[in-house]
Amino acid sequence: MDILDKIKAYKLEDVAARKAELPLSDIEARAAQAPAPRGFADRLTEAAREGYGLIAEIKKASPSKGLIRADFDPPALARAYEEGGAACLSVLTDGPSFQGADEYLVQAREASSLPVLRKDFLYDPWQVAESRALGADCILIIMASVSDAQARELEDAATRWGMDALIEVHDRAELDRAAGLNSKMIGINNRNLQTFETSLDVTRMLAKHVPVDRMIVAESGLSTPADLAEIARYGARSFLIGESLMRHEDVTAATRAILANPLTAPGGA
Ligand SMILES: O=P(O)(O)OC[C@@H](O)[C@@H](O)c1c[nH]c2ccccc12
Repeated sequence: MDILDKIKAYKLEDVAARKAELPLSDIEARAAQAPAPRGFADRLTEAAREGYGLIAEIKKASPSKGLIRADFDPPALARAYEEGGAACLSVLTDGPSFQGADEYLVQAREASSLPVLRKDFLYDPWQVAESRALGADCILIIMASVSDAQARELEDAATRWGMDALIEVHDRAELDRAAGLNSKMIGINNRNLQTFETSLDVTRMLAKHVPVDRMIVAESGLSTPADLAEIARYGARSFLIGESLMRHEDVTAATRAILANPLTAPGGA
């Protein structure tokens, strides 16, 4: 049993417990009262046209790295990322593996004007309604952990709630499955969630197979402006970055630094 299987097992139990407490109709009523969605894909696309589109991640810890940031203040981090030029935020809400919390998403979103991705492991449309109830503007669909039918169901629910979905893939088979969905954003995860092995070669190899009408978001293991410039040559102009920014004391400065001097978009922009 690898880490992704373990996460899935406890997540399904957790969802069952949450559902027992708050049936679908109740969570849907909460979602209906949440602040209106901020257009996540639109904001990212716009930023990527002018430079790079950065999804900056609020991440306290991870199963592969342990504690990443001791001084962890989600609202302050959200403001720092916004000031540094991030287009969107990503907030880990999974507790057991990432020391995240639903509250962190609520706090980060309230502290900034940026659209927010709920970074968690989703299997059930109930969780999509829950994400919206928390204020999320976008959900993550991890192809390595769901069936095609589940992915479709999650995507449909996101669309119904006015949210976007980031479809995460790690190999060619997952990418081909993702191409059968409607979402525009394809996240290429450089980290294998089964082994934690991280290599930018994943983006280098998969980028050319992404359908031209989709936007590539290169995810994980990115830490320098040179990484971004190099990966941009493969057609990715949007990036999801957590750890390397979280490890800097001055998050605003680190965000500005990694976004400086973007490689000019093909065709100019
Ligand atoms: O911290 P990094 O290496 O910059 O990676 C960020 C993000 O890509 C990573 O947190 C991530 C990508 N896909 C995920 C799925 C679940 C949990 C976490 C992730």
